[in-house]
Amino acid sequence: MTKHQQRVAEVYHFFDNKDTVLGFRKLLDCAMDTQNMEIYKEAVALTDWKEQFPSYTDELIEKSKNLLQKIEKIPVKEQSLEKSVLRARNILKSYGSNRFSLGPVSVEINKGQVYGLVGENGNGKTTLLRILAKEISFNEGDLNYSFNEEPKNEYDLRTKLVYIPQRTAKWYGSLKDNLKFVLSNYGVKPEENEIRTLMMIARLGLWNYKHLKWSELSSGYKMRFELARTLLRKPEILLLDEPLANLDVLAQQVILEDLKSIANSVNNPIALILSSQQLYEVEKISDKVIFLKNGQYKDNSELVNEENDGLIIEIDTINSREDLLKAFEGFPLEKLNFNGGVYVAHFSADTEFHTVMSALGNARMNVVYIRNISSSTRRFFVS
Ligand SMILES: Nc1ncnc2c1ncn2[C@@H]1O[C@H](COP(=O)(O)OP(=O)(O)OP(=O)(O)O)[C@@H](O)[C@H]1O
Repeated sequence: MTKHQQRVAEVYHFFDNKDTVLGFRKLLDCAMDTQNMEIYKEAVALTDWKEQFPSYTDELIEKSKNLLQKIEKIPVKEQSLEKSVLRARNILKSYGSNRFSLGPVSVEINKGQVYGLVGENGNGKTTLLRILAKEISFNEGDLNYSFNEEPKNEYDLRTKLVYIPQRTAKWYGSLKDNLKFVLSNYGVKPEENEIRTLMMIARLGLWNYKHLKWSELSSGYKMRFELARTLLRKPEILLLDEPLANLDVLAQQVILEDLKSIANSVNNPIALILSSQQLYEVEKISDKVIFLKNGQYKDNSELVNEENDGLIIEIDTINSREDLLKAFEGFPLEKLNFNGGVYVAHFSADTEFHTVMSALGNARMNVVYIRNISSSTRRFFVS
């Protein structure tokens, strides 16, 4: 099975389970991979129909499966994901003596991969992203890119290597016109421009917002617009600074799923690095999580390998520390910290998570949530 066929099979699966929300977005991903304008037209028409009749689930599933049958017949050229597209080695950056310094940082990423960049405020996330985006200089180290083709000039480089800052500039006119403008700059003919733009609008969930102006969009939709504008240019490396800022939890999860799926495109995969304060959300979709503290680099691959490093559990409970200590009597509890409104309990390596949960249950503890963070970057924040 090719990757395209696998992605199509996954979409059938979503529709078979009546999961039309995610299914439809993934259907559009598969449609985009075809780069076939007839398919684009059908996908755009189906999006329009879906928005007009949002409650017609069975019809939507049927129509979507019909379109999928056409999509799966179209061969999609698969791009190799073997080679890294960005390699940074031992990067050091200092903003002047006695001021903040970053590094040494080494990062290597392939297309199709998603890296999360986490850390508290002021620890160097933006600095690192801007270095990787060639927006600011660095003092020591090497930074190399392997694009499909060597960029011909600065404009070409900025097409392949895109950095989206946290605050983006205001634009004028309608959302759709702004997107069409991007493609006209690349010489795309009017009819194709219209259909490619509408397809991107559909994919990024902007269908009902396409005629709105900048001032009429919420910050979440402004971010979606920025993504649409960038993706139309088919970047190879995408660096996003806090794309989840100002989004509610549900919107965060949706955009992360979308980003993961878009980065995984068959014929236009993207290497994606995004910074965020939303550790758990980012961790779920990231191939690697990079943690910066005072400019120093750590990543979660170190944690996965540290098997005998003990069990670390985060517990949110309205019970007291004494209640917890009582529940864990007889357990090899090494320390119990209260950190950021939750308890963090460290047990010796041979402790199993389920026994800790049983102990809390047996003691009738009022647990709001419990999480095993032994191999989460969260550990770096609490230690
Ligand atoms: N142009 C600059 N000149 C001097 N110092 C700077 C400059 N830009 C950033 N810094 C300093 O570098 C440090 C790291 O900043 P950076 O913006 O990279 O952190 P961050 O992790 O992205 O923070 P946040 O989460 O708050 O956006 C801070 O101490 C900041 O004051």
